Amino acid sequence: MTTLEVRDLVKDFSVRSGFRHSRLRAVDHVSFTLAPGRTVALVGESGSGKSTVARMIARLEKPTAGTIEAEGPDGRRVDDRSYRHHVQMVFQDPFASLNPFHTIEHHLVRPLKLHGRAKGKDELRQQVEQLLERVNLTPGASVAQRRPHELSGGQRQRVAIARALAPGAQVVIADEPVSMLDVSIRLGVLNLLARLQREDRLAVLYITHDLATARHFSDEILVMYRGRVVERGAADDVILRSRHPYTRLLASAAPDPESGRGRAELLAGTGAEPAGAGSPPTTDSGCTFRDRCPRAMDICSRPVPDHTAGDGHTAKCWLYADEAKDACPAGPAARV
Ligand SMILES: Nc1ncnc2c1ncn2[C@@H]1O[C@H](COP(=O)(O)OP(=O)(O)OP(=O)(O)O)[C@@H](O)[C@H]1O
Repeated sequence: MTTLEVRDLVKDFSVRSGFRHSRLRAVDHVSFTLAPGRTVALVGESGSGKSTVARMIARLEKPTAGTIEAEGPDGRRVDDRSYRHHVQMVFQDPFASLNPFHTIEHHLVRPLKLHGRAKGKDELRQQVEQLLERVNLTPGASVAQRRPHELSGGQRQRVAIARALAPGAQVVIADEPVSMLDVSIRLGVLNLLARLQREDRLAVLYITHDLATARHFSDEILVMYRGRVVERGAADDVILRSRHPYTRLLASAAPDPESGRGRAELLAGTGAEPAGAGSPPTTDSGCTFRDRCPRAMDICSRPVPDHTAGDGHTAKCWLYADEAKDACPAGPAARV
């Protein structure tokens, strides 16, 4: 049943400041499985390492350590040659990912030809039209002749999705697929992705800042903070029964639909604000969130144990560990 397995993925970047080089661990031992017909969401703020994970899966970046293995519908390991059509990516910016000089047809014909999905002009044209109609761009024959600038942002993202499907992908990595689109059309594009996933039993990795859509469109959520997965589990468990203080802070920072204000604003100045891009990943073995955590204890500088909160629901946090009892006489969990 496994379609893609990511095991202990690590990515270090070498960064230069002045004459000095240092190592920045952008992704720190991340593991998960993508299965047909299921969506896993990677959530976290800017700089947490989500896109680096996506880029490694799409082979745009080489892992420092760890493995990524794909399995085809026949249960066999997908070889290097087939990997490129097995795994496809939908990028954040639909305009940057399409060439303004070429027609939509050109964008779709290329992957169809490259991966041997159709031969001859008529078959190619027919497949292009079918792909466009599947993503609700109708009439396909007319949309195929347009250029990217003649389409809206939402329509361009639908073309990008059609292009990802063209090679017959089983795995789709959607990296913030709607964050650059107008709020009013975001849901339509996400619903489209969900429908295609059901129809083709795609395995989807959905990368987002947005906890609400992560919960609605995903089966499982992994919360990343500074390169590490700090909490994971079934979508409802992670959002409604969050255990890690960072997940709770993220959830509370999500805008309140009524007031439009996030609780992050209310927390401002308490030292408990969610960390943004200003918090680079670290190789420290303690909890990476402890310098901002409102519930930090001395023990948090030690390697963090996994707390099991329920079936498949885990959080990397000292608050629930027996060893932390001394740090909090009322019992560590009482501090949550
Ligand atoms: N090519 C690179 N060279 C050096 N550092 C990099 C490189 N790419 C990413 N990083 C760093 O790795 C960390 C993780 O970045 P990444 O883009 O994966 O985060 P992200 O969670 O996807 O953020 P965003 O939501 O803003 O895209 C950041 O600190 C980033 O500055």
